[in-house]
Amino acid sequence: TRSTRPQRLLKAVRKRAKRGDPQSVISAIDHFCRHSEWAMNIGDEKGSILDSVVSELSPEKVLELGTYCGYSTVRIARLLPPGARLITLEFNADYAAIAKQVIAWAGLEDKIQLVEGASEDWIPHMKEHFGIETFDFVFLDHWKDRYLPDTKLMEDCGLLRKGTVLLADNVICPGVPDYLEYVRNSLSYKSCYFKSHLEYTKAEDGLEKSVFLG
Ligand SMILES: O=C(CSCCNC(=O)c1cc(-c2ccc(F)cc2)cc(O)c1O)c1ccc(O)c(O)c1
Ligand SMILES: [Mg+2]
Repeated sequence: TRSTRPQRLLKAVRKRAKRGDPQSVISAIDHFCRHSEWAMNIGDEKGSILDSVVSELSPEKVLELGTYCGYSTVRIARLLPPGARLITLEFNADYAAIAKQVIAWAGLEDKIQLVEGASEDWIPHMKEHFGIETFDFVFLDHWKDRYLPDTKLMEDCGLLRKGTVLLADNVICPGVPDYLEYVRNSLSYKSCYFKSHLEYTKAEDGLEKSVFLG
């Protein structure tokens, strides 16, 4: 049967990227998405904004909601200090299987814990399963109608602390209006918008960075 787009993306990584070289994995995926097939990775333009937020923060404990093929997982993990840990949740088993191999090709498996399942099922169990008290950085890139409920769930589970940074992808396209309204109007967040473009296109999109004030 015909291969899937994530499978063709992984093939491109194996063909063009050097094992153990995260930057070459990132470049291989961007090349594939620009010259072969569009895919919903954050991409190089928004990816550079993600890089600057992560580099400035140097977080120890990171949560990513929505792994897809592991592009942003690799982008974040390659910038983490030694001993830092990234937990990434992916609902779709096929995406998770590809992401696991992309992460391995980049040689970053020691920093990353890839968990398969629904975010709302795992968030309440972060403390007992992973020994996590609170997260320093959360990257939201999963189902757009889950950003707000999962943020409220993380608050209720005490997973956010004063200064935790949430960075949300796709706040314009596909858009997350309820989440934006919440973080921009809540007294518990200091929020700002980074205008950019939808990955590999000229359409507007952007990232919303929101600092939890406790
Ligand atoms: O994909 C999922 C849910 S997670 C992916 C969320 N991400 C997006 O949807 C997402 C979408 C776009 C985008 C797509 C089309 C456009 F025309 C414009 C923008 C861009 C992004 O950067 C994104 O992150 C899932 C589907 C089925 C399952 O059966 C399952 O199990 C899981
Ligand atoms: Mg996205």
